Amino acid sequence: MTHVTIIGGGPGGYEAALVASRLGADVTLIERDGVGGSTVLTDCVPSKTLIATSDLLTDVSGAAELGIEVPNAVRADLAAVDKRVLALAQAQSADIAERLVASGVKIISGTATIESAQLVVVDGTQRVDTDAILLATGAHPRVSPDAQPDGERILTWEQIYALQVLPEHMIVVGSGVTGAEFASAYNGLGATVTLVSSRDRVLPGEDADAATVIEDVFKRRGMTVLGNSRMEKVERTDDGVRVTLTDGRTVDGSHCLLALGSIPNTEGLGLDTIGVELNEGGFIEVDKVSRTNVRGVYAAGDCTGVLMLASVAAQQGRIAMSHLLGDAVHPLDLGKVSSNVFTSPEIATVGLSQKQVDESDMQVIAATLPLASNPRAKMQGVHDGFVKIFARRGMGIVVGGVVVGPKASELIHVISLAVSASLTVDQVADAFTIYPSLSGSVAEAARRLHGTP
Ligand SMILES: Cc1cc2nc3c(=O)[nH]c(=O)nc-3n(C[C@H](O)[C@H](O)[C@H](O)COP(=O)(O)OP(=O)(O)OC[C@H]3O[C@@H](n4cnc5c(N)ncnc54)[C@H](O)[C@@H]3O)c2cc1C
Ligand SMILES: NC(=O)c1ccc[n+]([C@@H]2O[C@H](COP(=O)([O-])OP(=O)(O)OC[C@H]3O[C@@H](n4cnc5c(N)ncnc54)[C@H](O)[C@@H]3O)[C@@H](O)[C@H]2O)c1
Repeated sequence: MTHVTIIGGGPGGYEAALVASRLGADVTLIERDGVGGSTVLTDCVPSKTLIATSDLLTDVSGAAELGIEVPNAVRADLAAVDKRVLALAQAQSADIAERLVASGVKIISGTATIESAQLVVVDGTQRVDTDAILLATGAHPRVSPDAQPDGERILTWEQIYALQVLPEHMIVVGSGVTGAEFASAYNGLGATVTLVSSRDRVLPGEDADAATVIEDVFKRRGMTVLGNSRMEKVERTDDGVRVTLTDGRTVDGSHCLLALGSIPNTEGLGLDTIGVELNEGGFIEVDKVSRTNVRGVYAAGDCTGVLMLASVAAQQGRIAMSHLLGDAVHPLDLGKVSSNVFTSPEIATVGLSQKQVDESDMQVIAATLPLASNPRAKMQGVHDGFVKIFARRGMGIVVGGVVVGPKASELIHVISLAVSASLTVDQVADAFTIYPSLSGSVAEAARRLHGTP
């Protein structure tokens, strides 16, 4: 029986463990913080739980348009919100641990280091002999020497759930997905928010039209967005924080959240001992079946920096185990990944992006339809957002799409299915949609591409 040792219990690790044990391997999973990893304990699950409350409050703030009188006193009790967030994360971690144990996976609590491709040591003492290793160690928040988190006022996203009172003025530094999501969330919860964005627009990695909608909504809801502004340092003041920008301007607030990106957990693991190749960012180099350059050593998830999403981490982990254990393998295909930015409204994307379309010589046609013209959107008081579909010129095969709107994460699935199954715009347009529904706009966007030469 093949013995697989998995280091890291996030989705890259635990999904791999489930597949490996199903394929008959003897599986040991080593995790230092808690099963579920950062995904469940500090990143994805807690942030989306916080955002669920914020979204509800945002809906309430728009209720007057739908004829509802809302008292001014509707507000979030952050202590209760954060208590719920942390309890839900712990419960999710326990659920995953239970599934792993029921599948026969042996879980060891502790910090792993690698002695050789056949030997892993936990907390310097416990030896685990193995035939293969999967590295799924994730990443941690980047901080700066001039912006040291103190867990009280200057915070990373791992520390914010200890807050008992809604920050009066939250300064979010960094306008990538993490920064934009938290800025949106605290704005929805009722805090004054300033977003410090080093680029000329928020969400520089996302579809430019989508990012423009989000930035407009942020500003309309009272957020201050400081574009082309780089944080130099963050300091505590008597009653809060002061963020100094590189051009000398300062912003005073009650709290500062650092959302400066992530650093892979690859240091001190013993990777140099066995010669695992890292790139210049410290991420582990892998191929499309998650192999590192060292035989029998695989890697999955954020420690590879491939596409830092829970879904991609899980898929890399599953692929690694299928490859190792001789099952059918479908190499990782990033052209079909869907992802979502959980701002209000959300941005969901799948397949080819506008940037990739613009930079490639592929012949692509596109249709964009604002949601404001959709009857259901009008009924629900939805004013912002759109559906965009990309298809190959000629055959009309759908190769990508963007949805901006409430619950875009759900609406994108039909485009994702079309991309995944290489459906044509006519097939998407021909499928019945409910009248009235937001998904009607997806079909209508596809219909607009019918017969485009
Ligand atoms: C704020 C935030 C929100 C996010 N929201 C989403 C989202 O909504 N959807 C989405 O798809 N993605 C989201 N992401 C990205 C997602 O969280 C990551 O892509 C995902 O966590 C990667 O999973 P992983 O298995 O690689 O690592 P992790 O989940 O980070 O797990 C790695 C685990 O390995 C452990 N570990 C590390 N070194 C050792 C060692 N030596 N010994 C033992 N254990 C070790 C760590 O303690 C950790 O528990 C978000 C990220 C952030 C920062
Ligand atoms: N909903 C989701 O799926 C979700 C949510 C959060 C994160 N993630 C993933 O995690 C990964 C990392 O995203 P992220 O947003 O944490 O990191 P990021 O690296 O994408 O963004 C960090 C931003 O901070 C800026 N920055 C760095 N130093 C700065 C300074 N001194 N002053 C001002 N700005 C500064 C950078 O220019 C960058 O735009 C992404 O791949 C993302 O997809 C996914």
